[in-house]
Amino acid sequence: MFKVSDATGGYGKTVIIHDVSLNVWEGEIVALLGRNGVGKSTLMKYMTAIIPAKKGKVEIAGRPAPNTTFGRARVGLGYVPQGRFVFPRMSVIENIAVAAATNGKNATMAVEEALEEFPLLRPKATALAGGLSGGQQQVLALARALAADPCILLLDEPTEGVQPSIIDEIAGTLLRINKERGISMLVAEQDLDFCLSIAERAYVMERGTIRLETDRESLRKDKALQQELLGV
Ligand SMILES: Nc1ncnc2c1ncn2[C@@H]1O[C@H](COP(=O)(O)OP(=O)(O)OP(=O)(O)O)[C@@H](O)[C@H]1O
Repeated sequence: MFKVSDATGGYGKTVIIHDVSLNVWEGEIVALLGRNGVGKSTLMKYMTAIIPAKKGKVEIAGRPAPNTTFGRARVGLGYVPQGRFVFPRMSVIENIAVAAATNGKNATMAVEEALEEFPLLRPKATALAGGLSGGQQQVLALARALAADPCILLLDEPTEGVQPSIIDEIAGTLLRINKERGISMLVAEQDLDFCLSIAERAYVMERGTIRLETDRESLRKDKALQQELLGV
């Protein structure tokens, strides 16, 4: 299980997230919902140790998480950041190879597995990542995270800047990876339909805290909640 307890942190002296606790069971896909600016990305940066913790703790696969971002990646925490952050001047292959090598995996094998798993990357294998479309970059960012063989994957707004036809493809891909590889996922999103199509459970954030935990069916039915907390 992936577990966060009393997460409190932010930027410099400004505290953005307060006492956030949540968990993702093995093999589960969980959504992290909330309007713009409620702190979803900040919480993910806390989980990955990109920002320091003022309070709270993170457990990965039932053990206390290492203190550094690199250490957490090494014990199976994968992260696809908002905006994707692929290396734009490197080719698709190089992006995947670097991620694999950094995590002590065989780069050649990781590249071949990724091209097998994501056929849309194959014709672009030697193209510079910066020249790919938003959707292609999102798939590359996902392939790169998977090259490190994570047990839990944090995805920050995977639908942002991606055209609708590719959004469905990304949803299908995440479900397939979850099923075939058993990788748990926490997906921060504003796109409710996307989340309802992949996640069975959701946490909804408001002003830096978890306002409620709910399941897919309750969320789908509760139009008042959708309007109040998500503005949809
Ligand atoms: N690097 C930063 N330095 C200072 N404040 C920041 C920084 N990044 C974000 N914030 C602030 O933290 C708050 C939460 O932002 P965050 O990006 O975590 O929200 P979010 O829910 O992920 O929203 P979005 O959907 O827009 O990404 C906002 O008020 C934002 O202005």
